[in-house]
Amino acid sequence: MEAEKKAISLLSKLRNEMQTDKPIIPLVEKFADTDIWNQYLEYQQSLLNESDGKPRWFYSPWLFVECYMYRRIHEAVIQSPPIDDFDVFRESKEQNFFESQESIIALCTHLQELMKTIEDLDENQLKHEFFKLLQISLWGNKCDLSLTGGENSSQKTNIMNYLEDLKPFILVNDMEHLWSLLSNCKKTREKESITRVDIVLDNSGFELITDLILADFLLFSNLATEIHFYGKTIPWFVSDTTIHDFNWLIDEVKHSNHKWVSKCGADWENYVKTGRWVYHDHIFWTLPHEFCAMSQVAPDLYAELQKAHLILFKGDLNYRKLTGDRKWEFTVPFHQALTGFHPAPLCSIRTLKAEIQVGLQPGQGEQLAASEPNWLTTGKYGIFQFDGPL
Ligand SMILES: O=P(O)(O)OC[C@H]1O[C@](O)(CO)[C@@H](O)[C@@H]1O
Ligand SMILES: [Mn+2]
Repeated sequence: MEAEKKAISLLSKLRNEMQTDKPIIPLVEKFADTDIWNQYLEYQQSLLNESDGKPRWFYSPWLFVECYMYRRIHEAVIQSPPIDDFDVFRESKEQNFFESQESIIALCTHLQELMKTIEDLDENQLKHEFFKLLQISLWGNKCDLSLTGGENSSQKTNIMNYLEDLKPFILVNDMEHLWSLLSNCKKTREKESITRVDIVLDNSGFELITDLILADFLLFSNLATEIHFYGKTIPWFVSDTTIHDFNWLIDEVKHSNHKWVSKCGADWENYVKTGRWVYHDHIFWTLPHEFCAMSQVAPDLYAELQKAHLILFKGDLNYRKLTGDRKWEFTVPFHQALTGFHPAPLCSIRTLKAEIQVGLQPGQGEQLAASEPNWLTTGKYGIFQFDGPL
């Protein structure tokens, strides 16, 4: 109880600082990323003129302040042993998973049926199935909890029935590039060599299920031979996946009462055990830096990503970090907005929840804005945006 009281008092202090637009203060406890955070705060300070004073909640860049808020929430917890490994968002992540059961059953059943017939599919049918699972993973990104402030955003209906209806809402659709890349790898691959797809995960719960379904398909269709996942080391943006969520979800799926769901869980556990699925942790993903800084700030992570044949970046926050969360014109090419971040061919799979979008056709953004003022932030629209040699 003493620890809870301490955490709550630290959280109240944080809330007060936010509400009254206090200066952003350095982190105090010594943790693996503390120095990098405090250096970044100094860097933000250096961007201001003398007369501007200190970086503050209402005036500093949103990407920085939002990341900082989640890091401070975590600080309140780690300063309060013995509850210092408590995940304040755990309950809502688990609830999102349990409330999506019907959809999960439909997806796992679909996957298992597909697995049985995969040998009989021709190229075109295989491509069609790949596109379906990509779209499921895209719309799975609608289900994050930060957009709803932690309120229910589970997937209750069977998403597979809506893919055609949702197609007009895909504003940039580079799925064909993904297919060419992976089907080429498959065709030209030597016997013992590998095709590695890396997935930078976003939300746990239903979205993670859609990502694992896609990852499973990539393996049994031979479009890839190895999948590497990247999650967060601390609770982040409410619903983001940590190693605990990843293992918890696979275990839950494995222990489901439903035959095909539990089969998926058993397969997934096996992939992890045999190293065909690899999970990576890195503090970089919970720093405020944009990805073009990765090669400087986290060269080891950059080098790891360079080993991939394709990297899929899930979700809105990853898109903001890919593009530096800048006020780019809508028509600026994605390649340019990445400002030098090209570890390997990559694709953002994201529903739009923040006011940034690049790589649109001339007039496309303006047209959307005229008919729907909130088009950038509701999660209604989505993209598959690819960057890499064609
Ligand atoms: O889980 P996702 O897709 O990264 O979405 C998180 C997004 O939600 C917000 O926290 C609120 O809209 C954005 O700041 C952030 O980009
Ligand atoms: Mn998220």
